[in-house]
Amino acid sequence: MDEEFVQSIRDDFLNGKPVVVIDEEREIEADFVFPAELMDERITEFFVRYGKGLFCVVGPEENLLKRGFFRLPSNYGANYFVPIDWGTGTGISTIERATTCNKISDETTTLQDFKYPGHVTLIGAKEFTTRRGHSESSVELVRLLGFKPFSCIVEILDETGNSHNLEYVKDLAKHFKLKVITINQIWKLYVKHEKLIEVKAVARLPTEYGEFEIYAFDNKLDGKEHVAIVRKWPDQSIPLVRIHSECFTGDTLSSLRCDCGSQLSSALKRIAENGGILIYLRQEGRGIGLTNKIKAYSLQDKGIDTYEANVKLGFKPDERDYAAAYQILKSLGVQRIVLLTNNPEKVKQLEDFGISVERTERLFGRLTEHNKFYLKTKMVRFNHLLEGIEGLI
Ligand SMILES: Nc1nc2c(ncn2[C@@H]2O[C@H](COP(=O)(O)OP(=O)(O)OP(=O)(O)O)[C@@H](O)[C@H]2O)c(=O)[nH]1
Ligand SMILES: [Mg+2]
Ligand SMILES: [Mg+2]
Ligand SMILES: [Zn+2]
Repeated sequence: MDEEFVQSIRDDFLNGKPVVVIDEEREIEADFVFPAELMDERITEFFVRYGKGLFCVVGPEENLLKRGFFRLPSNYGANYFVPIDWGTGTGISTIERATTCNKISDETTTLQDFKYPGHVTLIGAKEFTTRRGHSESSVELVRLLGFKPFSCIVEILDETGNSHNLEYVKDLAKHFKLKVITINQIWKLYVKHEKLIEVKAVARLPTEYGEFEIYAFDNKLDGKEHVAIVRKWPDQSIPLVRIHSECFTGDTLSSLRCDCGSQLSSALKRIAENGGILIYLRQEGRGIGLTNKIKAYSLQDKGIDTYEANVKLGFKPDERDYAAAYQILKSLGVQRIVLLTNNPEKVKQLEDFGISVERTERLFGRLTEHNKFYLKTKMVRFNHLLEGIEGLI
């Protein structure tokens, strides 16, 4: 997403305008969001009048716990803390609620400086990598924009009180000229700007293809054991990069149902010759895992294609993302690459994170009687650039 748009949200905050944050995946709801440190009487009144949901202030849970704020008992995992008030009034007026939000973002305050239970709902945001709700995304958004990591949020309800009416939300945003951003977009910004993967161990790896180094990582992004296999490339040149998703059946068992195994070996060969990086991502079966891939194979044995098989099992045709690959490239200090792939989606996602893919080189796997229909499906339904494979069409 473009940085100019993101900065314009910062300007809006400074000019007293909230942003609308849409959750398209978990709750299908939208909230107004505003930095707690800038909250005032007027914006609080706007939140209550046009948002109409639950008015909350959110901060990182670790920070709140450290300052003495405590969680309410919960039987479903919600992270509500004791509601609070600042000052000596009743706490409910918009000026009082705004001040309570300002004071929460002042980290010198502790629970004892507030009255409780009060009129402002306090929520602890989890790590964004473990939960992607309005609480976490709003805290990260204001933090990424240079504000203290405390946000005010309220759900937006329509005229009938329905919280899931995103058409209404979009019209409302247009009416008040408010920017709209999705949690997914904030997540991508977060991945782009944070350092979530770091090199943890490096060792020599002689292989049949040649000498490499293998890198293991400390991974706060998704906790998976991705690896990179690196062959030093000439100074000043752009490294050849292969981003390969795990395929246990193809890579390890030499299955002929797909082209993965032969792609892996020709990628290693080309990288051994030219220098470059192979990133091995642990997202088996286009992100659905091995057992589900076998279920998908079973459906494909009955005649449906690999795209429909995923859908039939309740998944997207392709569940993968390349956030980890981006973070690994960043940890290796690589920003410009030549990518070995036939898959335009890989290029698009890496470019969105700011990697410049100078060019791609095709990487054709071996065509067999067993993978012909599979490869045709990839070409037709996933737009893979497989036109050059002899015998496929
Ligand atoms: N769900 C599902 N996954 C499959 C199937 N066949 C292969 N895969 C997975 O598809 C992925 C292929 O990964 P890659 O080779 O890196 O990516 P690609 O989309 O083929 O793109 P390029 O090879 O870069 O052109 C692996 O995770 C395989 O396990 C299948 O029939 N169903
Ligand atoms: Mg909500
Ligand atoms: Mg492939
Ligand atoms: Zn495969």
